Amino acid sequence: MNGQEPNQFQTVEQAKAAIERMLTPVAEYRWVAIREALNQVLAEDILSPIDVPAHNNSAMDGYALSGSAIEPAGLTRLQVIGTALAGKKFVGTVAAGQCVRITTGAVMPDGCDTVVVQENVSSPEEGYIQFPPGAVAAGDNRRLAGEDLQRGKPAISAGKLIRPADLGLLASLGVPEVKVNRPLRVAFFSTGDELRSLGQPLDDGCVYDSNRYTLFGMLRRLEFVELIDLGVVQDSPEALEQAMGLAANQADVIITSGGVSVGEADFTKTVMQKLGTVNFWKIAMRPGRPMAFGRITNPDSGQSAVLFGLPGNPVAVMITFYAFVRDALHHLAGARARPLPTIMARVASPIRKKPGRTEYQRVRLERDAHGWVAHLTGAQGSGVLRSMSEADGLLVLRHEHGGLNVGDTAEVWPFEGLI
Ligand SMILES: Nc1nc2c(c(=O)[nH]1)N[C@H]1C(S)=C(S)[C@@H](COP(=O)(O)OP(=O)(O)OC[C@H]3O[C@@H](n4cnc5c(N)ncnc54)[C@H](O)[C@@H]3O)O[C@H]1N2
Ligand code: MOO
Repeated sequence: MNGQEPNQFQTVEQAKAAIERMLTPVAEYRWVAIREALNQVLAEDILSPIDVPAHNNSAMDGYALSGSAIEPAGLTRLQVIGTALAGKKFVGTVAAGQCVRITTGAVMPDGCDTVVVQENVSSPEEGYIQFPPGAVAAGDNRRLAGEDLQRGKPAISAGKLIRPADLGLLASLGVPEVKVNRPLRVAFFSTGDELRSLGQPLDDGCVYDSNRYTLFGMLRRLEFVELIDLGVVQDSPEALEQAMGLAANQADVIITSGGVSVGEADFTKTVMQKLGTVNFWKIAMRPGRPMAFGRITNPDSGQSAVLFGLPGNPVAVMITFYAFVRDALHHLAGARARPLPTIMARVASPIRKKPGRTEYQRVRLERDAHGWVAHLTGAQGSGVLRSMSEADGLLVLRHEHGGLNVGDTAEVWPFEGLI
């Protein structure tokens, strides 16, 4: 697919670019009530059906007046001729020397362009107010019709992942339903004869299947994804072909873990190769070196799905997910790119590394007076989940860089906010 020789390593960036070239976003939509659109991908631009605000209105509680009535050098004294409440307009016109009591959000009365806040006025006699120079300037405390959004102009553009502020904005426009891309269907399963499911006895030489649980957790945080959990698939050509075929029929994306390295005992690679166009990459990264990527087709139905064959080691699964799969799922779901949030942190201990591959270290984060400090969480082997569980994020040691000394800074992907 990318002209790579079997034993040649490619960089993380090259692998990302090769994946991106193979992805076509879903093009099916559904209408949903706006609350159901939360964390879904907006399918088309929302044009504002109204001006927001719809009217000139007051930003404060106080008195509406004409800016021309303000005395620059002495007291301004005005007669209060009525009240304007939010939702109840003042009917009439305000002449020179007059003002109207007004509350926040009320429509500005005709003839008024300024609101003096009530804290800045005094009332020398019933029915009158006065305020000194400097209490207000012409045009103060007034919100203009359409200053937020104008009718017919784009309010939210297609591809946006709908967040709480978007729900509020849609509601403020009076929009009850929106068109969103249909959820992206992701099937996932674990492969390996040594894997046991929860509830089964742990036979000699076996391990519990944990990858399906970390994958479930990471996928669930992407709420535009619909999950299809196909369980643990034993390492036989028949079982694997059946699982891959079923997954290709049901899903847009298949994520497997295990069996993508050079081990002799497993059939995963053979079956992947048989059912599709799949490349087996060696990526210049640690953890996460071997990875398969391509497209699998069910030979009977002709249905196909994008395949990520992640390495079996539990930490490698998580790292390859965040390095490659997360962005690809956004792209396939039709969402605009949402790069991982990153922070810069100083390392608390030296880290050895040679240039020529990207490395990811598990770190706990602390703050001091100068910013974030990253502490390694212990053994960094790619099977060690405890140090991943104890970590607050992943420190990224860039491909071209060497090691770090105490106090050197590097990028960290914090787990909070990895959505
Ligand atoms: N000669 C070589 N050996 C290995 C290489 C290599 O390049 N040459 N790469 C190493 C790296 S790096 C990794 S990562 C692993 C990945 O290999 P596989 O994808 O084939 O994974 P498996 O061999 O099936 O499993 C590796 C390891 O992870 C455990 N595992 C697998 N699935 C699960 C699961 N669902 N839950 C929990 N643990 C799981 C499995 O038991 C193994 O211990 O290959 C290296 N070897
Ligand atoms: O992909 Mo591996 O996790 O570097 O051992």
